[in-house]
Formats: sequence, structure tokens, C-alpha cells
Amino acid sequence: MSESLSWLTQPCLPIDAMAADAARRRQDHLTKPRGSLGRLEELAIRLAGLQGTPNPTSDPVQILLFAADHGVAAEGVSAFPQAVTVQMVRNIAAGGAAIAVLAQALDARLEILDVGMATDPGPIPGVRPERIGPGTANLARAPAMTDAQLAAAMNTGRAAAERALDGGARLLICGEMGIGNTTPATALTCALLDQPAEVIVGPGTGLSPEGVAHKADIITRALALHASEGSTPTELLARLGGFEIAAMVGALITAAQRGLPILVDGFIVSAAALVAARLQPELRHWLLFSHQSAEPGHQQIIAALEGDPLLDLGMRLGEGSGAAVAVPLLRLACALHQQMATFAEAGVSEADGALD
Ligand SMILES: O=C(O)c1ccc[n+]([C@@H]2O[C@H](COP(=O)([O-])O)[C@@H](O)[C@H]2O)c1
Ligand SMILES: Cc1cc2nc[nH]c2cc1C
Repeated sequence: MSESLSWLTQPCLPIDAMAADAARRRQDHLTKPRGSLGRLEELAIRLAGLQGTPNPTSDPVQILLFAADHGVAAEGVSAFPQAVTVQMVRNIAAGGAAIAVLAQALDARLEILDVGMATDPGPIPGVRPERIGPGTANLARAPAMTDAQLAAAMNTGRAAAERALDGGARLLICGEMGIGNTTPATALTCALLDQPAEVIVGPGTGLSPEGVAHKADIITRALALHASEGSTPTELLARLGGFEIAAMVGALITAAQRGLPILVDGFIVSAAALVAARLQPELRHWLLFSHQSAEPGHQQIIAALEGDPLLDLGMRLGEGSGAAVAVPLLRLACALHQQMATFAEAGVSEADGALD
């Protein structure tokens, strides 16, 4: 029998407007012209509303890294071979990958989950085996996963977010590793935003223009194959998604239901966030967009979710790396909010006409 997804309909936690208002008032009394810290002020105020406290914090940061493979890789949609997924998971666990270095430098917690790489690598120290299957089916020819696999993947993501919450995390970063996963992410984005493949598709790990055109053809074929088979977010996720994408949808929804703010990474995580926001429209308030990925379709997802990324560094790595790079901004926003003196405390004169 399929695992239950009854939790999917539980509402997201409402934003605490009182805490946000208190944080805004504090910002307005700190020793600076009002608004002069720009988006750092907004970040502290948003985090206050999400965390339900006038004194927000970004720490501890929990990174959940979901790894999986994709049957559609057989269509030649990536610049890299499928074997790179497991090779990179070993590299992440050993500390040599970008996200491992960033997590270490940030003193952030990093949990790595194998939710279905193509072959079972056996035990890897530091990697949780939570395998849904040996990669998804080829979504250009069949549904990527069964309903039972979808439920298992989403529940795996939910359980990971619950572990993060139980461990006291105050900020969640989802990351992913999966050769070929810009193809399911693009297909889902096309289906949900009603856009043709050519508008969303991009080079992923580094396809040539011819490779991108071929990838667009594969995605167009997949969209046509599945078009008549249901268009609810979960139906689309099962047909066009991936195990790591479904797990991230489960983790993101759980975080928003339980009051854990989310720092969103790049294109694939944002595609998962788009699915999650279709299931729970209020979830969008829980999303802080860390960066604008170089993958072109990321812009459309961010626009659809009314996001405003903090950084634009030309990154397109995945792994949660773009979100990790933005953590210091959140830390500094919280430090300023908490530690700056008010005008009264410092004996500094306020602007003429300052109100309260
Ligand atoms: O996060 C992004 O914006 C991003 C953009 C392009 C590629 N990636 C990463 O590259 C892999 C997918 O690219 P591809 O070309 O194999 O579909 C996967 O492991 C992602 O983490 C990630
Ligand atoms: C080397 C490499 C590292 C990655 N990290 C996330 N996706 C990746 C894809 C490749 C190819």
C-alpha cells in the first residue's frame, strides 16, 4: 500500500505580523537613516515574521542534500555521464565538493541523502541511504515514477525536514545532485507555467547550443506524452519529476508548515519550490531566494513566485551552493538587527520629524 500524503494539505504556518512589526520598529530606531541598510533591513524583518520573534537568527543552518539519478539521462540531455552523480556524492561526503567546503566554512550542518542513484553504492560514511529506486524511469517515454515512489520520496523529504527541526535548525537550505536533473526541472516548470520548452530550457552542466536544442526536443516530447494524463501538481511531479525533486517538495512544504524559513538555491530547487507553492500557495512567503542562477529558466520561476534574489554571481552549480554563499548576508542582517545601538541608547539625534 502506498504511503500516506495526508499531511500535504496541512496549511503553512502564518507569518507573525506582530513580530515583523516589532522588528520593523526596532530597525527604524537603530543608529542609521531609516532604510539605509536596504535589503538587510528587509531580511531581518522577514526572518522575524517567519520565526515569530523580534530577534531573528539564521543559525543553526541545516543543509539537506538530496542525490538521485534520472532515466532521461539516456536521451543525452546532460554534458556529463550519469556516473558523476555517485562520484560527486562520494566527493561531497569526503569534503571535497563545493557544498562541503561551504558547509564547513559556514559551520552549517550538512545531511546527504541518496534518494535513488542509478546504482546502489553500498554504505558511504556520511550518506543516508533512503533509496526510492535505481533512478527514475525515462520521463520522455514513461512516467518518471509510480505514485508509491512519489509518496515515498515526498515522505523522505518530510522526515529530513523534521529531523532538521528536531535538531533546532532555524534556516533550511535544500540542495541537490543529479546528472540530468535540469531536464525534469525544466519539464515541470514548462508544465506549471504553461511555457514551451524553448523558453525555459538551458545548458545545465554545459551543453552546446545543439545539445540545448536536442534537450528542448526531448522535453517537448515528454510534455506531449504526459499532457493528457492529469495536471495536478502531484500528477506532474510523478510523471515529469525526479526523486530528489519530490523529496525537496516534501521538505519545503514541511518546513513551511512547521515554521522553518527556507533559503532557496538555484534552478532545480526553485522548480521544486514552484511545485510546492502550487500545492500550498502560502508557501511562497517562506522562500528567501538566495541567488539568480545562470540557468535561464530560473528567472521565470523566480518571477512566478515573486522572488527577488539576493545575489547574482553567475553560479549554476546546484548542491545548495548558491544558498550557502548567501548565508553570511543573513547572518550579518541578524547581527546588525540585534547588536546595533538605538538612537536613544547611543545619544544620537534622530532625523527632524522622526515620528515614534
Ligand atoms: O542550481 C542550478 O541552478 C543548476 C543549474 C545547472 C546545473 N546544476 C547542477 O548540474 C546537474 C544537472 O545538470 P544537467 O546538465 O546534468 O541536467 C545537477 O547535479 C545540478 O545540481 C544546477
Ligand atoms: C562535477 C559536477 C558537480 C556537480 N555538482 C552539482 N552538479 C554537478 C555536476 C557536475 C558535472
